[in-house]
Amino acid sequence: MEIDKAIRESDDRRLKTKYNNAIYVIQRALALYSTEEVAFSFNGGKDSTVLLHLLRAGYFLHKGEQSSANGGLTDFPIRTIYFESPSAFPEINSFTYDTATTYGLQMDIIHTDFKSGLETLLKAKPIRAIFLGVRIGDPTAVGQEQFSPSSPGWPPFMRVNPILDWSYRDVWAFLLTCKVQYCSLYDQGYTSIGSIHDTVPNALLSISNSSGSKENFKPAYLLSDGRLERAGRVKKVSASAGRFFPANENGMVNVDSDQNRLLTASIIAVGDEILFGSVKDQLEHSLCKKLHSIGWSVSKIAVVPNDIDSVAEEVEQRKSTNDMVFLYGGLGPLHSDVTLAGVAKAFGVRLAPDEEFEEYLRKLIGYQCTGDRNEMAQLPEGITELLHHERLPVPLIKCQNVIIFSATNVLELEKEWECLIESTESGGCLVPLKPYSSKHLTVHLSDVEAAHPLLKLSLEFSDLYIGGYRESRQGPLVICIEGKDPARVQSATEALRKKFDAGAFS
Ligand SMILES: Cc1cc2nc3c(=O)[nH]c(=O)nc-3n(C[C@H](O)[C@H](O)[C@H](O)COP(=O)(O)O)c2cc1C
Ligand SMILES: Nc1ncnc2c1ncn2[C@@H]1O[C@H](COP(=O)(O)OP(=O)(O)OP(=O)(O)O)[C@@H](O)[C@H]1O
Ligand SMILES: [Mg+2]
Repeated sequence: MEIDKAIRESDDRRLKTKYNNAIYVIQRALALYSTEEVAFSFNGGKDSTVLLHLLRAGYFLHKGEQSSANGGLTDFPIRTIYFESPSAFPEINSFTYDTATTYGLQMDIIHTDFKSGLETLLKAKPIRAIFLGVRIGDPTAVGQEQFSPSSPGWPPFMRVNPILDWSYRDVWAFLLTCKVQYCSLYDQGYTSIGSIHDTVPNALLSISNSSGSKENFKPAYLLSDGRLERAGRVKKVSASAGRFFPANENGMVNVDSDQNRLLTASIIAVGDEILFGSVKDQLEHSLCKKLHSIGWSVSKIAVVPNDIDSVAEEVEQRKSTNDMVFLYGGLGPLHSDVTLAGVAKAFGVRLAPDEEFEEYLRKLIGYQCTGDRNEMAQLPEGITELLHHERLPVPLIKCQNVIIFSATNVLELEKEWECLIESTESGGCLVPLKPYSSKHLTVHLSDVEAAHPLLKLSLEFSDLYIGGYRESRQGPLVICIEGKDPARVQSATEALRKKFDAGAFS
C-alpha cells in the first residue's frame, strides 16, 4: 500500500508518530463500526486530502490481511460525503471530483447545509460515525476529542477526528512525503480554503514585485508559521478584537479604518503578593501610560489572586466588554501559576500541549520540565496565537483579544510592549489611534470653589474628559482636560482660565 510504504520509508520520526496515531484512531473506529456505518466527510481541502489517504491506508491495514484487497487505488468502499456549495472555488470542485474518480470514491453529493444534509442522510443510511479532517487550531475544533459525539441539536453520530493533533507542518510533511495530489490553489498561496467570498491567498506568502504586475504567491507548504494558516480567511467584522474595525478571523484590524474611534483595554494583574501588600504593582502604571500614549482608553485595572476561578471570572467579564485585555503575573511552572488555566476557563476551552511553544521553552530551559510533559507548554486550545519577535526568547501569547505578558518588571514590559507593537502577527490588534491631547492645570482653590465652575465647563465641553485630583488635602487641585481634538482641549482650557482669577493658577 503506497501511503504506508512512503511513511515507513521516510526518516521523519515526527511524521511517523503522527501517522501511527492517526492510523490507530482509524483502526479503532473501523473495529467499532462496520464499513456501512462509517462515512468520510471530504471537501477537497488539504486536511481532508490527508485524511483520505490515511483512511485508505487505515482501511487496508484493517482489512488487508483478511481480504484480497491489495491497497490498490480503488480499494476504498467507505461512503464519502461532499457538501457542494455554489460558492466553492471551481478548483476545489474539480479536484474533489477528479479525486473521487481516481480513488473510486462512492460519493454522496449534498446541496443543502451541513445540518439538514446530515439529518436527511442519516435517516436514509445506517451511518453512525463520520471521519473529519478537523485539526486543533481550526475554530470548530474547540472542545473536540478524537472521538466526539455530534453537538446537541445535530443528528446523533460520532465525529472521528484522526488528525486532530496534527499541525500545519505535519499536514504538508505528509502530503509531500506521500507525493499525493492536492488542490492546485495551495500552490497559488492559499493556505486554508473557505468560500470564494471569504478566502484570498495568504499575504504572508506574497512575493513582492515592484513592477505593479499581478501579485504572485509562494506555495502553501512554504508558510513557516502554521498559526497564520487562516490569515487569508477574511471576515467582515471581528467578534473579538477591534469591535469597531473590519477585521479578519485572527482579529487583525484594518489599520486604515477610522482612527478617531474609541478603543478600550483592561489590565488584569494576577498576584497574591500584590494583594498581601508585599509587592507594589508598577506594571499597571506603565501599561496605562503606554495605552494612553497610543490613544487607547483603559477602562479597568484589576488585581486578582492566583486562583483559576478568580482569573477566569475577571477575564470573562473584561474580554466581552473591552477591545483588548492585558494580563501579567501567574505564568510559569509553580502550582500558583494559573493564569493560562484561568484564561482557558474563561473561553470554555482546555489547556493542551503546544509543540511550537514547547520548542521555544526547551531552547530556553532545556529539559528541566515538570512532570513527564512540559506543563508550561500547555496553552488554551484552539484560540491561542503565538506572537513572535526576534528580540523575544519566547513568543507572546494571544488568545483572541486577550494578551498575556510574561514581564515581571517595567523594563521587561517595555521590551514586550515594543515587540507587540512591531509584531506583524499581532495584526494591529494594538492599532495606534489618534492620540489624546491633554492639559493639566494646577489651581489653588478649595473643592467648593472649584466644583460649580468645573461642572459648568464639563457640560459645555461634554465631548471632553474634565476632572480633577489632589495630591494632598491642603495642596493645589490639578484639573485635567483630555480629548482627541486639540482645538477643543485648547478652547476648554481658555474657558477654564476665564472662570477663575489669574492668581488662582500656578
Ligand atoms: C460531517 C460534518 C459534521 C459536523 N458536525 C458538527 C457538529 O456536531 N456540531 C457542530 O457544531 N458543527 C458540526 N459541523 C459543522 C462544522 O463544524 C462547520 O465547519 C462549522 O459549523 C462552520 O461552518 P461554516 O464556516 O461553513 O459556517 C459538521 C460539519 C460536517 C461537514
Ligand atoms: N463542504 C464540505 N463537505 C464535506 N466535508 C467538509 C466540508 N467542509 C468541511 N468539511 C469537513 O471538515 C473538515 C475541516 O474543514 P476545513 O475547512 O478545515 O477543510 P480542510 O480539508 O481542512 O482544508 P483547509 O483547512 O485547507 O481549508 C474537512 O477536512 C472535512 O472533513
Ligand atoms: Mg482545516
